[in-house]
Amino acid sequence: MNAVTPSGFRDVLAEEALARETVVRAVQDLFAAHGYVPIETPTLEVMDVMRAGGRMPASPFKFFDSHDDLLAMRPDVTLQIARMCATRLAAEEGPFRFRYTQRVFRETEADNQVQARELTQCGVECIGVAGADVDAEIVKLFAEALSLAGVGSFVLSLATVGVLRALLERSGAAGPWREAVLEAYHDSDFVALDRLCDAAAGRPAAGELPDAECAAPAYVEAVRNLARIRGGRDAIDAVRALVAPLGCTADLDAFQGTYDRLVEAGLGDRLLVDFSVISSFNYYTGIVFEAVSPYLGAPLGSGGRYDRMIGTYGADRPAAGFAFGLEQVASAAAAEATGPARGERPLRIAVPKGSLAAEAIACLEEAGLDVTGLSSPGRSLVISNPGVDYIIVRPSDAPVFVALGAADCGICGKDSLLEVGADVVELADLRFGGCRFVVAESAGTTDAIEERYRKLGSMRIATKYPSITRAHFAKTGTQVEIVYLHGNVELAPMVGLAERIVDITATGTTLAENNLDIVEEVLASTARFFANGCALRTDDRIVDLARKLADAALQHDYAPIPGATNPVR
Ligand SMILES: Nc1ncnc2c1ncn2[C@@H]1O[C@H](COP(=O)(O)OP(=O)(O)OP(=O)(O)O)[C@@H](O)[C@H]1O
Ligand SMILES: O=P(O)(O)OC[C@H]1O[C@H](OP(=O)(O)OP(=O)(O)O)[C@H](O)[C@@H]1O
Repeated sequence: MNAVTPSGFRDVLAEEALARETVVRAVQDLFAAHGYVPIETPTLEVMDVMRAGGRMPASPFKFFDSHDDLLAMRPDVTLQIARMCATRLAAEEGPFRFRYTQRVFRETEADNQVQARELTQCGVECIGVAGADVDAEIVKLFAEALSLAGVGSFVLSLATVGVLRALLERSGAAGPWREAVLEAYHDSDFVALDRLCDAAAGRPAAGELPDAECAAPAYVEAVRNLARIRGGRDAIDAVRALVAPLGCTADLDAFQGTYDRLVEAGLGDRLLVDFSVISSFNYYTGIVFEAVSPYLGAPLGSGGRYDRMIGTYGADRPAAGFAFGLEQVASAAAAEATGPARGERPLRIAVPKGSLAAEAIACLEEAGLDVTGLSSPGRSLVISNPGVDYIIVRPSDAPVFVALGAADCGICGKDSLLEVGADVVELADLRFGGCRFVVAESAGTTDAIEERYRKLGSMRIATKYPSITRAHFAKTGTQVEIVYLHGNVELAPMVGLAERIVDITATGTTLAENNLDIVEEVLASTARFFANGCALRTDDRIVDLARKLADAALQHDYAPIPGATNPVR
């Protein structure tokens, strides 16, 4: 027997456990001194009850018990506290101030299962009070707790969801367009956001996009620009200038009140107003914030106001809170002791080798970076030039390097981003590397394949891109079995390994030379510049580079993707 722990679960030995105990004690004492009382919630919840509270923060472990109830191991404590307040505490007036240190459990579907699946969260929830005073109390407590936990340098990115919500509500735009905008904000996908806004403004935009119908142009431009506003107090002024003429400042006034209180409390240097931090709309209703460290590629913790969540379980009560991960905080504290912070070391850029390399390097050079040695690196995998380290990767690995913080930002095709599904911020469409994904089959075999599908109810598809393929056929409602190959996918229908393939085509030569016909288009793709979210919020060079790369890309007249009719996603 191999006596291992499940992937993502581990023992904590005495030295580390003692350090964690010290942090937890100090932080819980701090919370207690501010009037927060301890609570505990069950490890398991009924799945439907968890779901009712809104978008869950991660996919939970779930199983059926002997009563045939579908249960979830808690992926988050806030939803449980909302449920508890609406039920057990329904008759009590409040307000309540709760604190906790609890384990949460998160299943991961990614291939790269390096993330812990059991995490320890320290947090507070303040229920029954609203307003700038209590929002400031919570953010201050978050900052004090992080300092007590040994994190010397952290940035609190903050925004409020009310401004975007008001813009969308007053814009007159159709529901599907508004939903798509919220999704783009949620995914931190600036490229998708630009496309949606271009389409709504009547400008040509690639892809099949939801119709914004009668959206007022000024609101559309405000929705586009809001995501890019960041800074200190000046950023709040910039948001005000953007949304005041549109009558959408109500929530901003409260946010500004909170911000000013935090500055008075001496936190000004820690704050970054950043409206791209907005996420989880059916969860948060006012201020949202995230703590990041310039030493770590994953957020330390986050929080916000969620005034409508308790109402999904019973009577509404205003509420706000935060939680941070003990493990992330320990990693950040340890990293601070050993290395330079992100802004003080060279910017790490993941650069794709292979067919995207030449144009990626040209773009970086046009953006003003020193690319000496990058075109002919020999067997070197890292090229270091003044202020920048280029990490040479396979294109499909670039999102992994960036998502896990091994690179700050990178370049690869949209196809690789979709296939890996990594949590990165998509900043610019670089417009080169145009190609499309198609379903193809050997010429003249359509009838036989369809007949076989009618008999068997499923079809074999060979591909290098199983996630994109699965998502496509789930959408079209075709049942498929996927044969995963590493290359020369076109061989599969020729030798009877699969009936059809999903593969990239650019010039169409490979399909033609192997007597394959296109059945349908899946999506079109171009190269993207993207970043690690924490890097983006702690290193101004990335925003600057994104802008320069986007400008450089617009100077080129890249040929349209041959034959593409469908979404560049
Ligand atoms: N005709 C094409 N064939 C393959 N990729 C193309 C083509 N045109 C553009 N691309 C883009 O280039 C990327 C792949 O580059 P390349 O062929 O160098 O790597 P690969 O060896 O297929 O990928 P990996 O090594 O990551 O598996 C694709 O992800 C896509 O975005
Ligand atoms: O339409 P075309 O211009 O002919 O390009 C399409 C070919 O390019 C890609 O292969 P790649 O060279 O990346 O090799 P692979 O088959 O090993 O993936 C793709 O998988 C096709 O085979």
